[in-house]
Amino acid sequence: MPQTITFEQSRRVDQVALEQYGMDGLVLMENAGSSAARRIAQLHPGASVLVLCGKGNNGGDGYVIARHLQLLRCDVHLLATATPDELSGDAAVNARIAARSEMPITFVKSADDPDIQAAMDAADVIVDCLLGTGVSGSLRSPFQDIVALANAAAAVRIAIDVPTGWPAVQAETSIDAIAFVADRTLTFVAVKEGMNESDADRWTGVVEVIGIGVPKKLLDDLEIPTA
Ligand SMILES: NC(=O)C1=CN([C@@H]2O[C@H](COP(=O)(O)OP(=O)(O)OC[C@H]3O[C@@H](n4cnc5c(N)ncnc54)[C@H](O)[C@@H]3O)[C@@H](O)[C@H]2O)[C@@H](O)CC1
Ligand SMILES: [K+]
Repeated sequence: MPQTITFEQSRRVDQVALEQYGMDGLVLMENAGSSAARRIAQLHPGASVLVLCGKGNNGGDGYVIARHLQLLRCDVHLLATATPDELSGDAAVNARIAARSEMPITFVKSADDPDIQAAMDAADVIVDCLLGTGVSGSLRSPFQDIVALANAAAAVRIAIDVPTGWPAVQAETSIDAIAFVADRTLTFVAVKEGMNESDADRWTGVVEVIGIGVPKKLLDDLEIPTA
């Protein structure tokens, strides 16, 4: 397993790309999401894919992934914890594009909405873009319920950047602690700290790194391990 980076280092990469290199956050999100979608379509050509989207930039990645998966001839459905008007920044831009493209989107009003279970049952692949490096602590409602339903589904599970609810669950002793149990994690820039610990693959599954197109000099200067 290669060297790892902390969540803080990961956020620093984005910050330096934006502030010092003048890159646009939308470009980083597009690079991240389009590359992840290509990998998902390569692994599961023509699959029915359910993309779970949260409120932050990890959710934003999900809207990009969904748009590219449609172009790559997958059958895509979105399950979102917030409407585009409740989002901000790059995530809001991509959520609006998805809505204007008339992609099928189920907005979660309550965790026991039967549409959630139906969407999970119809999926060959569930892609987790609920929470990424912005997570803090154990999952709050409705995330625990959505994650529990996803974990019980027959579909293949793919986490984007980090499995939602991890790494808090790894240190958690409470029996209520829960995290997305992925068959595969497509993580951005570099493997995240903790993913190389012996029991982490219970949640991450196979870990693959996806580049987001930031300059090599930036990665070298921040001492970010590259493959
Ligand atoms: N320009 C960028 O910053 C880029 C970010 N990227 C993506 O952005 C992600 C980070 O995005 P954000 O910083 O917006 O954070 P997240 O998308 O991980 O989540 C932030 C949201 O989660 C909520 N939250 C935090 N802990 C919670 C908990 N325990 N239970 C329920 N809700 C909780 C917060 O209130 C906030 O609304 C990365 O993981 C990556 O996927 C990529 O798009 C690449 C570019
Ligand atoms: K995630």
